[in-house]
Amino acid sequence: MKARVRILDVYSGRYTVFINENDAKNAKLHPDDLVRIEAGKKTVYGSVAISGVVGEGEIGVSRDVLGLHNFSEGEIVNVMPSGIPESVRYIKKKMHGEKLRKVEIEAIVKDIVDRKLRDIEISSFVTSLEINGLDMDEIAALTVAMAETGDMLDIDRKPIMDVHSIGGVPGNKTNILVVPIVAAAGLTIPKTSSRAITSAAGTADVVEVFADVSFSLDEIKRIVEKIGACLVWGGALNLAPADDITIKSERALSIDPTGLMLASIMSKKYAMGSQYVLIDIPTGKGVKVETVDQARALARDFIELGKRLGQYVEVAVTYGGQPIGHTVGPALEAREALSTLMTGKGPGSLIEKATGLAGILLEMGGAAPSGMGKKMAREILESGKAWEKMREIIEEQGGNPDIKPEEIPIGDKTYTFTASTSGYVTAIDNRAVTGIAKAAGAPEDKGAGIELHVKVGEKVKEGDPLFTVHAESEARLDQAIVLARRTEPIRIEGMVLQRIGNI
Ligand SMILES: O=P(O)(O)OC[C@H]1O[C@H](OP(=O)(O)O)[C@H](O)[C@@H]1O
Ligand SMILES: O=c1cc[nH]c(=O)[nH]1
Repeated sequence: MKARVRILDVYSGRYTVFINENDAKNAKLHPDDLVRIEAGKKTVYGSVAISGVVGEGEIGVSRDVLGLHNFSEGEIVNVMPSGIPESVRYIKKKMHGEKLRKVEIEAIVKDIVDRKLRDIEISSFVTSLEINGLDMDEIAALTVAMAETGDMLDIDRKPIMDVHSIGGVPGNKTNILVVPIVAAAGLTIPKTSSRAITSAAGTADVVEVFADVSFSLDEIKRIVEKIGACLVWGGALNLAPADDITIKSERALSIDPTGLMLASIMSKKYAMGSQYVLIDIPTGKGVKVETVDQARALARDFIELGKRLGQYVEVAVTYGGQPIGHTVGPALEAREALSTLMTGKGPGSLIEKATGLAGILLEMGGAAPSGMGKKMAREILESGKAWEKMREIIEEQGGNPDIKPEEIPIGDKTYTFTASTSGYVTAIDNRAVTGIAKAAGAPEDKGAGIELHVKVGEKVKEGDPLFTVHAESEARLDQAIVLARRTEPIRIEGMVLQRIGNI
């Protein structure tokens, strides 16, 4: 049917178009039907909502759909029901545990990017991957399809280094230090990050506290060719566009299927044109990879996938048994990362991990002799060169390079938990810490999160502060307190573990 476009001020995170009830009856359109909208040469897909908000002969276009194509008010378009995409059949093949052919994977990725597949089908696909997985052939096909359905970047500043964590460990602000250290040594590192997937703050969520993270590829090319680095959000770019869409489903289910994680990460590194890639696999209790053996197997997959993409990949298996540093949550982590860069001093775990990863990258990129990378990274951090580079990054990304970390606003609704007995901290439960930070409002509420006053191995006396929850609203704080009481994220044990009575 022909319809006149009306732009509606609706933003729903879904690609909704509004059709008048009578038109819908005549065109046999029903709620949530997929429709093709043809505007000249451009075809866009949307889901139907039936509403009297538009008159007959009109189609209401939401802001989301406007993001796909710049319709103009009053434009005449052709609207027709779109059949069930062929790729749904391939999703069901994966649901039944069958191997997908390259062309089938390409069809799924293309339909995700063209928004022909809706949340329900995408979540089914992600769930099928969680249950049935992908082999290396499928992962390679998925990676290339994800990269090639988006733009690719060609940066004239070689060699191009990159670093990416599979995530999972709370407080993992590490790469916010790694990037300026590596760039301060003269190497190029165009870092893109996703927003939180399973954690309370993805690196993009943290950086957004003190700089813009949404840029076009041309802007990134300009920034990186000028200062050798960036710290941006991959989702804002048309880089592997299927990635941010599938990440939304992963986040809703708080899962990160291995095959999709491999493709998600390597498609972005491939699209950035990164030649030397370091992958961080936090390993331990309560993170995505629990044992070193599993980490080594995953590492081999990353290295193999890199080979198929022409990228040199190394992997660092890192300690993930407890949160990194003392803070979890966007603003709290931003404070800790920036003050560590500014002073060269900070939590041992954060400095150890950041200089360790940066050291490997310096050796991979030929800026440090073999075995000397970590020492060089530490010198770059302690000399203030890393902070100088970070100030350049902040300036180029529209932030205030004279920022004072302690001035970054954090949630002022707080509650501090104290030790109920004396003894030693024997464990900090990663999942509980993430759950409490998210209950407090992170990552959407930038100031929400957790400040840890102790780490594993430290001695505490009864009444000592263990951790403080920060929230931006009393309601959220209460939710977080209830959850903290129930999950007791910090385990204190005296030397007397249990008394078995004479019963
Ligand atoms: O921890 P969760 O949320 O599961 O994983 C997502 C996080 O891991 C990666 O970190 P980095 O950008 O390499 O620092 C992603 O970019 C994202 O920030
Ligand atoms: O960027 C990332 C990080 C972890 N897992 C993913 O799927 N993508």
